[in-house]
Formats: sequence, structure tokens, C-alpha cells
Amino acid sequence: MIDTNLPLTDVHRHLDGNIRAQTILDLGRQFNLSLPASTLETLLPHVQVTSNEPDLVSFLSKLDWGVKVLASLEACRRVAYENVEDAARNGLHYVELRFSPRYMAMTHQLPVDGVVEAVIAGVKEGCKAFNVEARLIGIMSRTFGEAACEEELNALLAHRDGITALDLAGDELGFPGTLFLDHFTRARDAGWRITVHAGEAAGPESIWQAIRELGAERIGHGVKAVEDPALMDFLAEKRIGIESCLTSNIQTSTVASLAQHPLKTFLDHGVLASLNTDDPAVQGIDIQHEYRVAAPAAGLTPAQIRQAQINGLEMAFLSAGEKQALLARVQRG
Ligand SMILES: O=c1[nH]cnc2c1ncn2[C@@H]1O[C@H](CO)[C@@H](O)[C@H]1O
Ligand SMILES: [Zn+2]
Repeated sequence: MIDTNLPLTDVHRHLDGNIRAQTILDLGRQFNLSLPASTLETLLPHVQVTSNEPDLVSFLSKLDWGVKVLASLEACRRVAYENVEDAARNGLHYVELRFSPRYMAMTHQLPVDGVVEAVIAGVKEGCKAFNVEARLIGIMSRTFGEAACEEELNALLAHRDGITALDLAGDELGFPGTLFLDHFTRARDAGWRITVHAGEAAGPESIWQAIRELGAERIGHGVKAVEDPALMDFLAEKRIGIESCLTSNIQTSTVASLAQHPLKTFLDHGVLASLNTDDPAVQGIDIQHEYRVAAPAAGLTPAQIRQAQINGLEMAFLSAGEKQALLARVQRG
């Protein structure tokens, strides 16, 4: 199912949606915080999705305990480092980790640009220790409004060289992309790549808006594109990458069942779509599960699963030379 001669990538993974339950417990004890449970077993139902949530916003509340224990910049560095360790353990050669520094800073009023710095440091250290290649994507959490996103963007821009791209995540229905035109103009001016969560909770018009007005080269989820034939053609023709996250889409009730997931239709249509995790610790899955269990259940043929793996490399926010080098490294073994 996974072609071991090709790089295994994950280009849609929230670092702050992938904090180990054990680490939540450790940090809770370290900072003397009151958690909803005191053992790993009893904590799990509070920090992991146990059954599908009714909608995206309910799902997103499951991420909150992870950031509530980030009481120091060192804790932020730790979870960034552990994310790279987990990527290596999952067999990933390349991972793009995205994070919302203001969301991470919020509970304990950490300095937002300090969080950006700590995450960059933790990821750098992890890459060295575990021989994984990683890039960082800054997230603006739209759920907190335009002004909060501006603050978040400023903190990210203060460390622009450590960041590869900008994303917009959170409550897509409540906070449409039209509110963030200025933010994305500044991000493009900084030379960053652009990906946007769109067509997950809202319809295909949200995807059009992300591409045309925000400058998205890739789309997170994009499931609703399947409702608009002209958009499907456009995505295929312009090679806009669709970052599919199968299990996530079921757990947020974006798609009713894997059998009904549009990823197969995207691939049939020649759209550049790949397999990714989203918030693996919260979802209780890893990339292996998405390739071996979720993708076949979504009706992908072995050839399509391999195509999705190839697409992951093409979609990566790397230069052509960096992609070649990554491929050569994997093929050397
Ligand atoms: O599947 C998702 N859709 C939309 N937003 C998400 C998803 N997963 C996490 N976040 C959002 O990303 C930020 C943390 O990285 C938070 O804003 C969280 O709500
Ligand atoms: Zn996401």
C-alpha cells in the first residue's frame, strides 16, 4: 500500500492538534494544573475523539486541553520536538507541521512571538535528532477574529525565515475568507507559500475565494469542490493541491462515511490530492492508518493510493531541487 521507494509525506498536520496525551498529563502535573482526569486511560476520552462529532466546531474543542497545558515556552518547544519524533516513528520522511501560535499562547498569556520562536527551535532540534525533514506553516485561527489574526500574523512575520507558508484554520462558517484579504496580502509580500482550510464546513465558493482572493496554491480538505464541476476542472488544470484528511472529515461530520468521501473522485478527475492526517493525536490515528485502512475504505485502488503518495511530494512546499534530493535519499535507503 505504501511504496517504500517513494517519500512518505504528510503536508497537513496540526502540531497543536497532535500533543501526546501523556505529555498533557506530564505538563498538567508539572504546572499543577487541574485536568479532567489523572490517568492516561481516563484522560483519553477528554483529549481524543471517541465517536464522531456533530460538526467542525465541536470537533475543534477537542484540541483545547492540549493547548491549556502549555504554561511555558519550554512546553511549546517540547511539543514541537515530540511532533517530529512522532513523525519519524510513523515512517514519515517529510512533514509539514502547522501551528497557531496565538492559540498555543492564549491560556497562559505567553508572548505569541516567543511561541513561534520556541516551535521553530523544537522542530529544528527534532529534525536533527530523528533525521526527518520538516517545514513549518503558520496558522491564523480565524475563530478569534480579524484583529487576533493580525496579532498572530505579526508574531509569525517576526520569524518569517523559519516559516514556509501561511494557513487559515478554525471556524470556516463563522469567519469567511473575505475577512482576511489584507492578512494574505502581507503573507504573499513576505514570500510565503499559501494554503487555506476551505470547502470543509463551507461550500465550493469558499474554495474559489481562497484561490482567487487569498492566493491559495493548496487547499486544506476542499471536500465541497466535488459539488462544482467547473471548480473540479480548474483544480485539475491549475494543479492546485488538495490536502485530504479522510478520518478527520468523518469525525467532523463533513462527510457521512468513508465510502462517500470525494477523494476517489478527485483522483479520478486528475486533481492533485494527497493523504494526510490533520490532528492525529486528537483523532487517534496516524498516517499508516490513513494509507492502510482509511484510503481503501474510501474506495481508492492500490494505484490511486500510490498516486496520492506521489502527489504528496509534488504538493510539498519544497523547491524542485529539494524534492529531487528527498526522493534520492529515500531511494538510496
Ligand atoms: O480540521 C480542521 N479544520 C479547521 N481548523 C482546524 C482543524 N484542525 C485544527 N484546526 C484549527 O487549527 C488551529 C490549531 O492548529 C486551531 O485554530 C484549530 O481550531
Ligand atoms: Zn487542518
